[in-house]
Amino acid sequence: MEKIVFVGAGSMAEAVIAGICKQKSVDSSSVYVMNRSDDDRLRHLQESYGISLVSSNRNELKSADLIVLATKPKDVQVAMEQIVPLIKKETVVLSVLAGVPISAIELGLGLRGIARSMPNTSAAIGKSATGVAWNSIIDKKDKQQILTLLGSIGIVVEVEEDQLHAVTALSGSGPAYVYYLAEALEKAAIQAGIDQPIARELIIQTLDGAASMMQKTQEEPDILRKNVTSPGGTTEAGIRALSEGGFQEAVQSCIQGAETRSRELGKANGKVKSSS
Ligand SMILES: NC(=O)C1=CN([C@@H]2O[C@H](COP(=O)(O)OP(=O)(O)OC[C@H]3O[C@@H](n4cnc5c(N)ncnc54)[C@H](O)[C@@H]3O)[C@@H](O)[C@H]2O)C=CC1
Ligand SMILES: O=C(O)[C@@H]1CCC=N1
Repeated sequence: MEKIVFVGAGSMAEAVIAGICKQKSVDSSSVYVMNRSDDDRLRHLQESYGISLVSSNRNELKSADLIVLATKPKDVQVAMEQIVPLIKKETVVLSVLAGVPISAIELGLGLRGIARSMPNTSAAIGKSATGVAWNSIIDKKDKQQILTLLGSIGIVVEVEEDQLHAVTALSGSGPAYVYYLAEALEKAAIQAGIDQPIARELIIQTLDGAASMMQKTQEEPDILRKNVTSPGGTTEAGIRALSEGGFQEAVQSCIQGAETRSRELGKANGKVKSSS
């Protein structure tokens, strides 16, 4: 895919742009970006990643091979109305929007190859966990190119479209849960008397080490947990406190709440307004 145009220049667009440019999976000179407003933001992306800006006549859209939809779900209808008159029928669309169904993009941009994905912000360092689903007419070659593109920003798994709500709840939002845990650990560590910079260093290494242990040993997490938990020891006391505080239930509600919200976003932003 020669020319890629990002519609929306927010956090997620930047994470994907940073990832694909740093991994050199595309030539940054063939990446273009447009936004609703905020020229400073566009200039920041241009200067940081060597990409180009869509010009005011939006001519770049006419020759785009791939359009990445990266607005908020609530803004996508307007964005699609603005770009649809300009794009050619061969242009493939990659959405990163939470909730918004492929059918809404087909209605908004016409029947064409469409991939609906859910990356996360770790794309910026090539560590996204991305889920992707396809519409029925997407070409094998386009699918492969999108898999390669998404693969360059982390791991990518193909799922049924309906499962993307759960993927969004788990790995799309997931980095935020980990940061929330890190915030809580840091506060508690400071309260326990550890200096903040030291607490930060220990937390980062602990999270990284635990994730790497899961990846490298392929051991079940409950076994790894039990390996840490000496009978009558400190971990047992800590886990008991988490359990009594409703940890499992809170995590379950977290995923359920996020998944429900993804479905709501789909319903709220899944229809194209009639032009009459
Ligand atoms: N932030 C995250 O961690 C993730 C976000 N997503 C999805 O990515 C999408 C973007 O999220 P963020 O980057 O966080 O939001 P954001 O608010 O940072 O960025 C959205 C951008 O779209 C632009 N925009 C709005 N209307 C437009 C239009 N008509 N034409 C061109 N640009 C327009 C806005 O100016 C804004 O810069 C959302 O749909 C979200 O569900 C997906 C995975 C993770
Ligand atoms: O919070 C959100 O709606 C977006 C989708 C996944 C992560 N951020």
